[in-house]
Amino acid sequence: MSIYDTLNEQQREAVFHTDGPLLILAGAGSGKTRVLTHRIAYLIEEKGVNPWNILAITFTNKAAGEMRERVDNLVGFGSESIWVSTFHSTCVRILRRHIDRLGYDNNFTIYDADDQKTLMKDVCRLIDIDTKVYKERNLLSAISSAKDELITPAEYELNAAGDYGKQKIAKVYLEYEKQLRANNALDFDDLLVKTVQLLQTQPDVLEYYQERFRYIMVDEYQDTNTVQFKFVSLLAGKYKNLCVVGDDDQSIYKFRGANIKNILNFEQEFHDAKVIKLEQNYRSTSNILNAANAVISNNVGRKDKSLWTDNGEGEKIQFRQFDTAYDEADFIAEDIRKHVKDGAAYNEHAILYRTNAQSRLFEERFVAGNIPYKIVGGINFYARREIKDLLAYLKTIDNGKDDLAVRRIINVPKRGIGLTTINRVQESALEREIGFYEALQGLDLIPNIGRSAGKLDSFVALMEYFKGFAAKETLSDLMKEIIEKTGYVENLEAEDKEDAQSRIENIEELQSKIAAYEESCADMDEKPTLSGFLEEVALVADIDSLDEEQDYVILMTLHSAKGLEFPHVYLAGMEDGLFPSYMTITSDDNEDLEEERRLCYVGITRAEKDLTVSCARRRMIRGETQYNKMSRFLKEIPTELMETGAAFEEEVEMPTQNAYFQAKQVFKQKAFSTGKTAKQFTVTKEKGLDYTIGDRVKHMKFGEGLVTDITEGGRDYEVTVQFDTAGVKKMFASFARLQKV
Ligand SMILES: Nc1ncnc2c1ncn2[C@@H]1O[C@H](COP(=O)(O)OP(=O)(O)OP(=O)(O)O)[C@@H](O)[C@H]1O
Ligand SMILES: [Mg+2]
Repeated sequence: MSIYDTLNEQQREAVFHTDGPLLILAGAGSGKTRVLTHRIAYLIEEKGVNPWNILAITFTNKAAGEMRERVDNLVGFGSESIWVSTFHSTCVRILRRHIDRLGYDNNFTIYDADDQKTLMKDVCRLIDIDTKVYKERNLLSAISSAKDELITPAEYELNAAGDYGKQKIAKVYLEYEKQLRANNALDFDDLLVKTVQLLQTQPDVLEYYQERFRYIMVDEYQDTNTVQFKFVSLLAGKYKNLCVVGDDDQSIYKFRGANIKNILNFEQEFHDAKVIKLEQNYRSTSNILNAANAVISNNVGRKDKSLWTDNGEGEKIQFRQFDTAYDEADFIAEDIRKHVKDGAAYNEHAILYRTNAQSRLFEERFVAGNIPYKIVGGINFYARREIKDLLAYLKTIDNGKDDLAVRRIINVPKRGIGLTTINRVQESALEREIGFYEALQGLDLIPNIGRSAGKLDSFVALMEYFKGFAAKETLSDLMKEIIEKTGYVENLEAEDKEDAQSRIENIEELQSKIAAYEESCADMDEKPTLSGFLEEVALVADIDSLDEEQDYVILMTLHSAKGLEFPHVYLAGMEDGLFPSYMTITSDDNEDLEEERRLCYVGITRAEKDLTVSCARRRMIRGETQYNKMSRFLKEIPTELMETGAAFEEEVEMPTQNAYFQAKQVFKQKAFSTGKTAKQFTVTKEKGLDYTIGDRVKHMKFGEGLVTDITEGGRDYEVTVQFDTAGVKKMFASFARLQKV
C-alpha cells in the first residue's frame, strides 16, 4: 500500500495535479495541509523533482517544522533541502543574500514591535509630531497597512493631497523609512516589501529564484495580503507551478491586511487554474462539525460549502454559564483534572480565548492546582527586558549600525553615561549623517562631551573586545563572556533580588536557545553565526514555543490556534462584548462581526473529540467589572447539539429561555434583585472586610501594602492600597481577596 492510498479521491487528485496553477479551497479539517505534505512527497518520489526546487510556505515556523518532519517520514530523504518556511523567513533568507542590491548591508537588523515604537518616538520628536494627536501606535499601523499594499512614502504623499491628517502621516512615513535605512534595519513588513522590490528591480535575481523554486505551495492562503500575493506571483511567474490551499471561512487577519480577494484573484492572475474542493472532514465528530457549520452559515456573502464527516456523532457540545470568570476557570481546571484521571494527557487539552488577558485566571488556577500548562503568546519571551538587553548586545556586536540597540545598552548596566551625553552623541551623529556607534568612535568631533569621554571610550573598547571575541569563539561562549564582562546578572541582583531570580532563569533560557541553535546548525551542516541566530530570534512567532513532546495544557488565543487540532477544546469567555468583541458589536460594519464569526468557526473546528463552550455573567476587564450576555455565536449553535450538564442546571440559561440576559444597563438598574448573583454580592458585603484603612494587607500578585482608602460601591467595597513595590492600586474587595497581615 502506498501513502497515497490513505487519501480520498479529491485529495489524490490534488496531489497528482503537479503542473500548473492549483487552488484548493476547502473547509476546516478536510486535509488541506495533509495534501500539501503528500504533494511534496509525490513530487520528490514519483516525479523525480529535486527537493531543492520546492518551496512550501506555511503560516508559522512551527508549522514549517512539522511539515518538514512529515515529509521526512514520508520520503525519508531530501527534506532538509526543501525550503519549508514562513513568508517572513523565506524573505529574510533571500534578503540576506541580495539586499545589498537595494543599498542595504546584508547583515541588516530586524525590528520588532517594540523597536518600531522606540524608533517612531524618535521620528515624531525629530519632525515635531504631537504624539498626543497622532499616536505612535496609529502611525505605525497606518504605515504597516501602506506597506501591505505596497504603497511607498512618495505614493502615500500623492494620495494624501487635500487631506491634512494623511499628509502628516506621509511625512512620518518618509522619515520613518529614512531612519530605518540609516539604522540598516527592516521592520516586519519590510521583509516582504523589500523582497518584492528586489525581484521587481533585479531581473537576474528574479530569474534565479524562478528557476530555483519551480514548485511553490502556500498553506493558509486565505490570510495572505497583497504584498505576499505579489511575492508568490513573481516567483511563480515563469513556471506557474503554484498550489495554494485555503478556506475563506477561516480568514481571520483582515486587520493585518489579509486580502480575501487573493482567493478570488487567483483565477484571474493564473488563468486555467484548476480548482479542487475537499468536502470530507477527518478531524471532528459530526456534532462539532454541525455546530461549526451552523455558526458560519450566518455569514452572508460566503462561498457555501458542505462539509461532512463519518466520524460519528460523538459527545454533545458542553455548554456552561457561570457567575464569574473565576468559576469558569475553576470548572475548566477541574474538568481537565477529571479527564487526566481517566487516562487522558494534559496536552490533549487546549483552552482558547479571544484576548491574551484572559489567560491570567487560568494561570492562577493551574498554579494553585498543580496542573502543568503552557501559555502560547502573551508576553513574548523575546520582549522581556533582560532578553532584549542581551540581544541588544549581540546586535551591537553583529551590526554596529543598529542605533536603537546601541542606545539601549550604552548605560545598561549603569556606567554613569547620562541622557544628556547620549543626546549629544545622537545630535552629532544626526548632523553628520552617521550612525550612533560610528559617532562614538570619533568622540573628539563631538562638542561638550567633556568628562564623559572616558566612559564612552571604555564602552566602545568593550564592544570592540566582544567583536574580536565573537570572531574566534562560539556563540555560547560569547554570551557567557558578555554576561561576565558586563556584570549584567550581578546588577540585576543588586537591583531587586526577588525579581532577579525569574530574570536569571530567562537568561538561562536564552542561553539554552543559543545552544539549541548551534546544535540545529550542526545538524544541517551550516555554520552558526551571530546574524543567523538573531534572524531566527526575530522571526519566532509565539506559537513556535509549543512543544508537543511536553505534557501540558495549552492556552492560547483563537488567532494562534489556526491550523492546529486537539482532542479536547474549551472555548472560554463566550460573551457578547468579549467575543464577539464590544467594538465589533457596536460597529456599523457588518464585516467586522463576520470576521469574529470566522474566528469562532476556527475555534470550534480545532476540536476533535469534545468541545466545551463557556461564559461568565461578570468578569473584570481592565480592572472594571463587566456584565455580559452570552455570546450571540452560542445562540447560533442548534440547541439539540448542546448539553448543559446536570450539576449546573439551575445556573444555566439555554439560548431559548434567556430572559436572564438583559443589556448591561438593565442589569445595573435592577441591581441584583433576583438570582444567585445578587446573593453572592450580599454575602461579600454582609461579611464585611476584616481590614480597614491603615491596615497592612497582602495581595497574591502585588505583595504587601497599606490600605489608604475604602469606599462603598453599590455592590462591593472599593479598596485603595499603597503597595510597597507595585504602587497604588484601586480594586474591588471581592476580587482583590486581600488578606490582613
Ligand atoms: N484521507 C485522510 N484519511 C485519514 N485522515 C485524514 C485524511 N485527510 C486528513 N486527515 C486527518 O484529518 C486531520 C485534519 O487534516 P489537516 O490538518 O490537513 O486539515 P486542514 O484542512 O489543513 O485543516 P485546517 O483548515 O484546520 O487547517 C488531520 O489529523 C489529518 O491527518
Ligand atoms: Mg491546515
